[in-house]
Amino acid sequence: MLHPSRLGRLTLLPRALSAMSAPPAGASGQAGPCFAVEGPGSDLVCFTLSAGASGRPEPRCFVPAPGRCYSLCVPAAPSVPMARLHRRLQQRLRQGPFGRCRVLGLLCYGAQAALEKGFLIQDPQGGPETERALEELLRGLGELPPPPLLGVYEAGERGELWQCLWALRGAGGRDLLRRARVVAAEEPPLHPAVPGLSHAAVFHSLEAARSVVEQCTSFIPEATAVLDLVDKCPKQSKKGEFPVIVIEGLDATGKTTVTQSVNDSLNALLLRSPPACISQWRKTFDDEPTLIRRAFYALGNYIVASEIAKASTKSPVVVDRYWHSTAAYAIATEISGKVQNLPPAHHEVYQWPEDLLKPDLVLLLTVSPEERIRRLQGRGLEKTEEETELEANSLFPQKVEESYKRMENPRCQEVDASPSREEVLRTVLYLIKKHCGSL
Ligand SMILES: Nc1ncnc2c1ncn2[C@@H]1O[C@H](COP(=O)(O)OP(=O)(O)O)[C@@H](O)[C@H]1O
Ligand SMILES: Nc1ccn([C@H]2C[C@H](O)[C@@H](COP(=O)(O)OP(=O)(O)O)O2)c(=O)n1
Repeated sequence: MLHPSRLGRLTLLPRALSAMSAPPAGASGQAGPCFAVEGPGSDLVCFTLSAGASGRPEPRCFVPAPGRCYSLCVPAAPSVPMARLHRRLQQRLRQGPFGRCRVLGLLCYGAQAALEKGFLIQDPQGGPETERALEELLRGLGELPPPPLLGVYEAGERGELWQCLWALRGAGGRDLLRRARVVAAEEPPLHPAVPGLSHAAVFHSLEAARSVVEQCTSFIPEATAVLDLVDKCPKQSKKGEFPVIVIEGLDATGKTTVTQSVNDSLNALLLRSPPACISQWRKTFDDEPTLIRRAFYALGNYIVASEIAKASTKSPVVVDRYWHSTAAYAIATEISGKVQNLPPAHHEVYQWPEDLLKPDLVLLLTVSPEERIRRLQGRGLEKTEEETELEANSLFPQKVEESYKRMENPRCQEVDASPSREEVLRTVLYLIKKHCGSL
């Protein structure tokens, strides 16, 4: 049951909503598409469509009064053109006539339908400008298979809410594809983005990540260089006889400090992912959509694997971030809202890729959010105090850390990194000796 106070956080029109049950039946009686609005808060507001005029209340909360509301969705399939289209729409919706609108993430999901990702655009003033600008935006995208449709939400005579779905004609004009009543739906037991994670953000093989980066060579020149480096690496790198220890954790938990001192103590070789040979292209890929960005980091791990293989024949190896970072950040970015929305423990996204060299031990450094704020501020990078606090207290780091903790085979062994540098080092060395034997 959706609680009115939860809806209130998202809304520009707080409204007492009661008795919201889930009636997800479409015109044919089959489960129709469902939608989840990803507000800035931690809850999803879900709705579905009904052809009938049943008396169930609809989640009007997302339509600002006296304004209007629109939606756009594109397939979330692991396709580079679709990922770029989503990014392009996102950028355009921050500009010009959309400045006065509130743009929220929207997921369209359903038993039969493939996941779509898009936007709910709340225009607090209404008026024809926003709708015109959206039509212009869609027409300006050129030939696209399939062109995004425009959802327009409007109130009916009895105050009920309808969604009209329009297909725009290239030359002008538009065709109404569907007019359906908006009715409330329960939040699904599994966050709608979970089933697509393994295809869109968490890569479980070199080939899967490689094929994404390969599709980018025509518009990201650096992609070719990354692929060349990957292709030079031996396939299925094998670990040498020396131990391989990975240090993971959120930003400012002390990874650099620990890896350097462990390195000195063990006379080990220090590596990091992404490796130095591709880190100059990191910014380029960080500016790309998730699909491309995560594929870049995934390939970085395979390059590091070949470095680990070589180095571990000669000395112990310490690695600053590796696959667990790539997966945990990807999961936490893709799954909006609260920590409970993460894929459940033992889900396939938490499993190590079969073709990637496995470390002997993975240590996860954790500190309290307060201590992390102190360390972030002490380091004094470009963020303001307020930004730092916001970042450290948001749900995002909690989701990253929880994802790390759910990783399996190898799992992450947690280390409380709040004590002094010396004490943390002692604990880490103890765990390494315990796990990897005498070094
Ligand atoms: N155990 C510790 N106690 C206090 N400060 C620490 C400790 N470990 C690291 N720091 C400081 O916290 C900041 C972040 O550490 P760093 O090693 O750069 O983290 P990361 O590599 O995980 O981002 C640095 O200024 C570092 O000197
Ligand atoms: N092996 C890796 C390393 C980093 N990443 C991604 C995950 C996050 O989006 C960022 C974190 O990088 P950040 O700059 O905070 O890393 P450092 O703390 O500087 O090591 O990079 C990754 O996906 N895979």
